[in-house]
Amino acid sequence: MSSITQDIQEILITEQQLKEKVKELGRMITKDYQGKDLVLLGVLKGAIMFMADLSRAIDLPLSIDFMAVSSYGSSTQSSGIVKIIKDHDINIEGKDVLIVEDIIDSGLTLSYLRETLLGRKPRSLKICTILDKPERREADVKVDYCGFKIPDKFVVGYGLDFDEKYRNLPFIGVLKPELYK
Ligand SMILES: O=P(O)(O)OC[C@H]1O[C@H](OP(=O)(O)OP(=O)(O)O)[C@H](O)[C@@H]1O
Ligand code: HPA
Ligand SMILES: [Mg+2]
Repeated sequence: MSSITQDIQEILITEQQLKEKVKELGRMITKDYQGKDLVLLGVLKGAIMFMADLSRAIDLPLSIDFMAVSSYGSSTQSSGIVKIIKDHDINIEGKDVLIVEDIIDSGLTLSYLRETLLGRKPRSLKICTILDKPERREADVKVDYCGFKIPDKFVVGYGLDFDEKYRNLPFIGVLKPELYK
């Protein structure tokens, strides 16, 4: 029998660590957004797992929406060109928008998104990511809520893919290099 776990060289963050961190972030957001009009805006597709867990860890009335952008395609390097594939449906003017991301790597995706969304006049705009790879930053982005800072390794799992695969791993792992080199 084959298993996708066989393709993983190293587990960086376990399922249990993810669960605990998401609870902690949920508690912080619940406290910070009392009385606000919160819209969680997930960035497809990577943020799906985090969005599903984080939204349930927030004890507030909130709305959920998604955008789809792409800058990586089937590569492990960002192309630097961010394309909106699907826009959000909810009118965010006057709303307290929290962008939900799986990872900030070069920062190019988020700096582009931030500028675009600010033009739509939300009351506030903040960023929540489960992973941050600060060593690789090319564009400056202020991260308001961060789960884990990770080293400069290409990671998969918990929504993150390599060539559209491995999103369904319940942990964050590093692929065996022979699979993408
Ligand atoms: O900080 P950056 O270097 O811009 O990288 C981060 C972005 O890249 C990935 O998305 P991708 O384009 O692979 O789409 P996906 O979420 O559908 O996998 C990831 O989900 C982030 O959105
Ligand atoms: O390390 C990563 N893994 C998967 N997708 C990504 N997009 C940016 N960085 C990464
Ligand atoms: Mg991707």
